[in-house]
Amino acid sequence: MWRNSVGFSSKLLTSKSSSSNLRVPLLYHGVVSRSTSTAAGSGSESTEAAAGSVKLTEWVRTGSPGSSALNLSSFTAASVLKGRDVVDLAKHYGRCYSELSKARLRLGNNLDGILLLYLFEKRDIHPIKCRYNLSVAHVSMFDGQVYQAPALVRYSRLLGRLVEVRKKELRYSKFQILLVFGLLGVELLAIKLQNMSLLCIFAASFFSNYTVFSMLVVATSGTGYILGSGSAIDYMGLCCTCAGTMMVAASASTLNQVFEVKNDAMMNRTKKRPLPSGRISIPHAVTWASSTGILGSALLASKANMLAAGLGVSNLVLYAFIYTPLKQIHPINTWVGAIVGAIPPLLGWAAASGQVSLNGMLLPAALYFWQLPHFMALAYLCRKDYADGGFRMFSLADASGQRTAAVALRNCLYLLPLGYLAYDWGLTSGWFCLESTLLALAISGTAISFYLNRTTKDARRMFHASLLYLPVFMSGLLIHRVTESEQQMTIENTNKIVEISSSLETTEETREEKRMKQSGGNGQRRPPVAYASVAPFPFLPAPSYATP
Ligand SMILES: CC(C)=CCC/C(C)=C/CC/C(C)=C/COP(=O)(O)OP(=O)(O)O
Repeated sequence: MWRNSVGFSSKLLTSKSSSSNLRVPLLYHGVVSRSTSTAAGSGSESTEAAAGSVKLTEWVRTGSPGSSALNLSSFTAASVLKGRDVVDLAKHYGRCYSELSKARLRLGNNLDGILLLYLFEKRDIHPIKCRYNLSVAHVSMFDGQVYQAPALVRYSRLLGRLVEVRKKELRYSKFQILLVFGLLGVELLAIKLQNMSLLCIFAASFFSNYTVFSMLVVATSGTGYILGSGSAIDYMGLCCTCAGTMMVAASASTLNQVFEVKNDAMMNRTKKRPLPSGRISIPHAVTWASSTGILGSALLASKANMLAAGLGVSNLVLYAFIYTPLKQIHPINTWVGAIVGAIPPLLGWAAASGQVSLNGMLLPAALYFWQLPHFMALAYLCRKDYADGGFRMFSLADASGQRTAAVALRNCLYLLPLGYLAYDWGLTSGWFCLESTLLALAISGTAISFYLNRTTKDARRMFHASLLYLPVFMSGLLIHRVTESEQQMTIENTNKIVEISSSLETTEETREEKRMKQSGGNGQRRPPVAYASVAPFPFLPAPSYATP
């Protein structure tokens, strides 16, 4: 039923014969052609209808009845057929409107024009299929060029988010007041508890042992945010996401140290930490963990989105309440810990793009694979320490170190295709493919050497290589990411669309004005569906009604 019911210039006209007081709805292209073909198969009445239809088309095209006089009987027959078509068209138009509304909600504001052009260009598309097709197909425009839908979708999403950000501005100020009062309250509580400033607690508990690590966590989240942003980065959003991630990570790390205070006290590596050394009390640490956890997730929820906040909170739970106890239960803890470390970049991506998508998984995958050689090297180097602390690390059940080294090597090799995937998924240029592969080969080299020798020296070399790998990998991702040209192209195309749409609208307005002049400016101008369509879609050519 929908096929061929909408032509590109599906302008609906209701022509009203002043002499017969007969309202004849007309369709500029699509319905006429369909009516003609329908009429061809239904006898003489239909032939008359078709003839009337052709004359009417001519009338609509030229704006006047033209040289051939109108035959009113064929006009009536045509009107019966076209009446149905117009009803079909109105329904179709209404449904398109509804589908476009949904699509607009999902994709952002400036896609209206693109969706419409696509819809009209295709002519025969069912409105529900339109959204699906847009996401999988190439969108071809008037100028004959073909654009990839994902680029358009990304651009529209960006615009949508900017609009959202503007809408949120009011709520931001309320949040800022809340944040200041919240921090003040926590500060006062901390001072009352042990006459100690919150900043001291923060510095002591978080920065003393986790400086490099926490900075890496924040860096991965920030990189995820930039990658998920396209070319126009919302720097305020970036700062808030990094701050939120840092707070939630601080909370998770503090809880981890609270739960492991006794174990940490037995390990050389950790016994000087603020909690086991007694510089900070457990109530202080819990106050700190609760306040940073709540504030960090509130910051993510209000300034980024609920998805990012949800990922942050879930990760906190995974780290503090699943991974931490698992360390004393089963060697699988290192793999669970690798998931914890992979979430922050995903959080950053989700904060920027509002979703979790396949190309958003690249950095989390790198983080996951990277952590295994990193923590395997650490667990190998600190075997005695971990055993003293009562932790069940993988390396403890592997006296020769061969399986530990094999796990590390395997995961280093998994890093090899990531550069190609980044390039293939359109995240970076080919240079990154080369750089990332060289980096992965370098870390794999240290892992091979550790696998072959299994000495402390080799384990330490692999550990240092892992420390170097991540910042270099992320810098490469940022330096070689490709979005600028795509965005530029899309902006230019959108401008073209705006121009085309406005010129179409102007032409339509001129026609409308002419018709209004002819009709003396009376009568109903638009059907209800047109009212519905015009308001939210600036590019939507509303069906115009002429009442001669
Ligand atoms: C947003 C959010 C919640 C982010 C969390 C990021 C985060 C803290 C990741 C930690 C990953 C990890 C397995 C660390 C090792 O902990 P460990 O307990 O083995 O270290 P330790 O032995 O030094 O205590």
